[in-house]
Amino acid sequence: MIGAHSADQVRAAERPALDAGMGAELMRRASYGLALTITRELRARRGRVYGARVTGLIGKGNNGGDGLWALAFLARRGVAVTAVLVDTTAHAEGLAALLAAGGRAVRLAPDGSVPGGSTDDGAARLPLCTLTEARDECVRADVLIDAILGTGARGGLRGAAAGLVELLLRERSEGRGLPHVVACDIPSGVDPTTGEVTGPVLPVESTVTFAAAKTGLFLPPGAASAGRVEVIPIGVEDRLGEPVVRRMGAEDVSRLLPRPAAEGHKYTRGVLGVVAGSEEYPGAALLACAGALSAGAGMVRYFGPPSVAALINAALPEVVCHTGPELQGRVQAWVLGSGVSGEEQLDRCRQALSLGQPAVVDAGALDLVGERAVDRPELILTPHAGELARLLTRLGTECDRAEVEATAGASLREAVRLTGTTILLKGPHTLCHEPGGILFSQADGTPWLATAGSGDVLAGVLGALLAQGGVAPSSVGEMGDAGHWAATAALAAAVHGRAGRIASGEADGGRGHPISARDIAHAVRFVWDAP
Ligand SMILES: NC(=O)C1=CN([C@@H]2O[C@H](COP(=O)(O)OP(=O)(O)OC[C@H]3O[C@@H](n4cnc5c(N)ncnc54)[C@H](OP(=O)(O)O)[C@@H]3O)[C@@H](O)[C@H]2O)[C@@H](O)CC1
Ligand SMILES: Nc1ncnc2c1ncn2[C@@H]1O[C@H](COP(=O)(O)OP(=O)(O)O)[C@@H](O)[C@H]1O
Ligand SMILES: [K+]
Repeated sequence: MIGAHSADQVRAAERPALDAGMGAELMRRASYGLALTITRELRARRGRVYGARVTGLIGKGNNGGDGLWALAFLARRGVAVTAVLVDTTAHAEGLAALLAAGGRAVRLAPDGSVPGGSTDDGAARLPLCTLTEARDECVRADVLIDAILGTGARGGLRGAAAGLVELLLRERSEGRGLPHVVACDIPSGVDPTTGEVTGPVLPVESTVTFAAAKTGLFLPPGAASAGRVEVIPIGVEDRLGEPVVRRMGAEDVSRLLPRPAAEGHKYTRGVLGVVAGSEEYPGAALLACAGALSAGAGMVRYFGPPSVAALINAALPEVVCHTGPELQGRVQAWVLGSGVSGEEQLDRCRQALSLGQPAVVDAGALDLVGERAVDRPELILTPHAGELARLLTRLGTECDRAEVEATAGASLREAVRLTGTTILLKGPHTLCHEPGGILFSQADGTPWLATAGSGDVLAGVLGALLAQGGVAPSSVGEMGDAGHWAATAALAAAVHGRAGRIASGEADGGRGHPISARDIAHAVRFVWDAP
């Protein structure tokens, strides 16, 4: 389990060490960790470190200081290093260390073209460079370090730094390659706590972050720019407190997946009721049932119109179908709403919701939430960003899809607060949150999962996990205040993502190939014995 902490939590953890005069030592540990990661990268890319070229984009705060010290370490290993200062000042000791180690430093002219601007430290004596000269310096490098803004960032990149990043983004979008980019602590321009992005951000291949992963590295949209996240301990970790965002890793998934007891039978394994599909969208019902069977439900009961039941019976004879208007038979959990349209199916959803059992509330059934005040964390809503925007708007917080995508963490928290339910917000990063709990962020999948019906499979998987009891309470306890429902939702997202990677061939190290929702449903079962 990886935990992420807010910038405030990390600052508070560092405070006693800073007060004790250990600031320089913390920076030495951080920048040495960054330099080591870069030497590993250089060795992997070029076979050796000596003679490589590394450029750092350096801001005026301590983040820039880390970058300068890392460049100084690299210079001593025989790397040709260049610091491009994007501000008029820089971390004085870091700059002195870089120059003493034989590194080169230039300063971006304040307006990107004309020399000028006053400075109050060693940066004043540095040669000035234009935006295009700085860009060329970056492009020439084997590795580029982004050390412009870290946890002290307020808002996005501005001025010449923003201009330079925009130029680099243009290089990339026009197909001219950029070097491997490593972010120091956080990609500059991403809010370290919320993951929100204002202004340009250079997406990086990896982020080397200090003391703890910052929550902004796990929350979209910023998380999409962070690449692989590596945490370097700097000796303040004991004081961090509980993480506010968590991510399950492979070991957690393997440990938390429900497995049948030796003496179990189909009813003890868990029965799932599915109210999904309609004459208009019959396939959604089939995919939800297929996902559920593949995720280990002891039995699946389907409730819906005869034409859909016939389709399910033909493709999945394991499913027990009921076509009457009233629900019947005992179940432990529900999947409600995938592909549902029309009053008859909505009425079945309402009946199921009134039973007080755990339920996945998807697609069409999302419109039923808010009809009455709820305080029901056992209802797990599974909207994508567009559906969450609609739900929020209906509950009085007007917004559109783009706004939800730009403020995913905050929008999710607001929707959980307004509905009193647990919510799984779908997307490249899947966020899960329940009232009073922490937030989970899973990124186990592949863009090949973005295919019609993929969400119906996820609903079935989550329903099956709920029917099997979800994440065991003892395991939830180990996660602090994680919350049973959000943890179960995160587990489902992790299973779905891994199934996508298995189905697309990426889990075997392949480049990946197209998949359909049925392929995902089929692959779900193999997550149980994946390494
Ligand atoms: N503290 C420690 O013990 C350790 C800290 N460590 C490292 O320090 C980093 C935090 O350093 P930090 O606090 O100096 O902030 P940092 O992110 O470098 O930038 C702040 C500077 O930028 C400016 N600025 C702000 N927003 C801006 C914007 N949008 N556009 C342009 N400028 C903007 C702002 O200036 P102002 O706007 O206030 O004039 C301020 O001067 C952290 O991420 C980690 O890498 C590690 O070494 C481990 C030990
Ligand atoms: N770029 C992506 N990378 C990884 N997973 C994705 C990506 N885009 C979508 N997904 C996942 O695919 C699924 C799509 O679900 P949904 O939006 O409901 O589609 P549908 O309604 O067509 O089934 C979700 O689980 C989502 O998290
Ligand atoms: K940075």
